[in-house]
Amino acid sequence: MHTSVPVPGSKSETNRALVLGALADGPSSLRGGLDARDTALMRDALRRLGTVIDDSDPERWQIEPPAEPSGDGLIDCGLAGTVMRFVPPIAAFASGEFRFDGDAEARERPLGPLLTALDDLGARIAGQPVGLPFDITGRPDLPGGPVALDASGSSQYISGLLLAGARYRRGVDVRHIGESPVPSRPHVEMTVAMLRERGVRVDTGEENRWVVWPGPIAARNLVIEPDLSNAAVFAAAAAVAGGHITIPDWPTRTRQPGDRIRDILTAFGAVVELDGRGLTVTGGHSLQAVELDLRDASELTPVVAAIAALADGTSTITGVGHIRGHETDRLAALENELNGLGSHVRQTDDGLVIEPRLLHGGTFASYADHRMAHAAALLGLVVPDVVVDDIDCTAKTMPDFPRRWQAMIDDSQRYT
Ligand SMILES: O=C(O)C1=C[C@@H](OP(=O)(O)O)[C@@H](O)[C@H](O)C1
Ligand SMILES: C=C(OP(=O)(O)O)C(=O)O
Repeated sequence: MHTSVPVPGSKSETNRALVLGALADGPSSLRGGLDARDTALMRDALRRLGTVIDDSDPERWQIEPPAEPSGDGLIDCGLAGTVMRFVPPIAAFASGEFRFDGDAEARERPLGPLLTALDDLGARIAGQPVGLPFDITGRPDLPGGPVALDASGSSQYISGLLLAGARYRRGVDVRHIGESPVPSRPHVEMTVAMLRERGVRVDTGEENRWVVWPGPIAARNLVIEPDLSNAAVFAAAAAVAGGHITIPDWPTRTRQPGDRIRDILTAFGAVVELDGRGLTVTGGHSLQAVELDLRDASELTPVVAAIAALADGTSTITGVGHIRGHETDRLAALENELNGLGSHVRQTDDGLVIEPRLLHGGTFASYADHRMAHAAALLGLVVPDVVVDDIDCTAKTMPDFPRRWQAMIDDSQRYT
């Protein structure tokens, strides 16, 4: 590998910026917003709630919020956790009747604690649904106030409540009461920081409690960072296949948990440098086994598990039991698919144990999960005849992943 691979904008930042733009007190703009399925679904969902979003210029999207969210009809969540967890808290105080649904796989994703919390805050949700599909009749006078929920299944329950909370009559005072910790904490911190940057008061002095004060959300123009979780698979390519890869525009300070890939690749034995050119990863030596708690950066698990399957000792990944509720049950999927290529992987309660084996080719199922497809692509660099059944599922967060991946390989071959 000898090339530079730019990656598009962060899904997490883009969808937060869209939501906050739709709830703001004036027009906002977004530069470098990610144009992918998850963010197209978010734009459509917010349009259904009365927001005008002009994305005709790919460089700069304009967001014109409604005075009060209103609309009706179907909100398609696809397989996007951010849409199914960030938009219902908005529909809850909009005027209109909304049905939320999504892909077959999305109906399996957990949502119960968020819907119960919204119900406790005064929302009108038909029946007692624990997942998609469900119906909400909005209530512009939604009281809000204190609410307790178990957010050990997803940090997105907390983020969703906080993002809309400033627009509830009494704001929102959220407590996590689960026995296990909230996963993906940096994503909650990203939510809090983006609210504060828009003038919203958020108190976080107490462990597992977030208080959002009622008030306006200031409009803001924002430049979105590259998506570091999507960048991880390209950075890992150099660690796995040797040579070096640079990801330009890697931020020197960021709230994205994908930034952890720098330490992770270093632990595997790659050389990782962050400087004016961006992030450069140099590989070529054998990969060392790792012991990693990925609770804070759980979306990296499929790529990290694929690297670990190529390491020279037994690796363990812990802290990620909740990823059974991601796009697919990622622990089961990784166990099945890595073992299908000859690996020796075992699920534990909250992670994976991956023993070294010589891998062989075979079909690697993606289960509609973009990051499973990333894992397969990575293994295919060094294991002959790995076939991923559905590379197109990468469109969830990067529509041109196949082209970028091929370009990375072609560029490297030209160089050698
Ligand atoms: O808020 C966000 O943008 C995200 C939060 C995390 O969700 P979980 O807390 O469900 O892991 C992460 O895995 C997901 O990819 C994006
Ligand atoms: C868990 C993920 O996505 P979502 O936002 O759909 O939860 C992910 O992108 O790895």
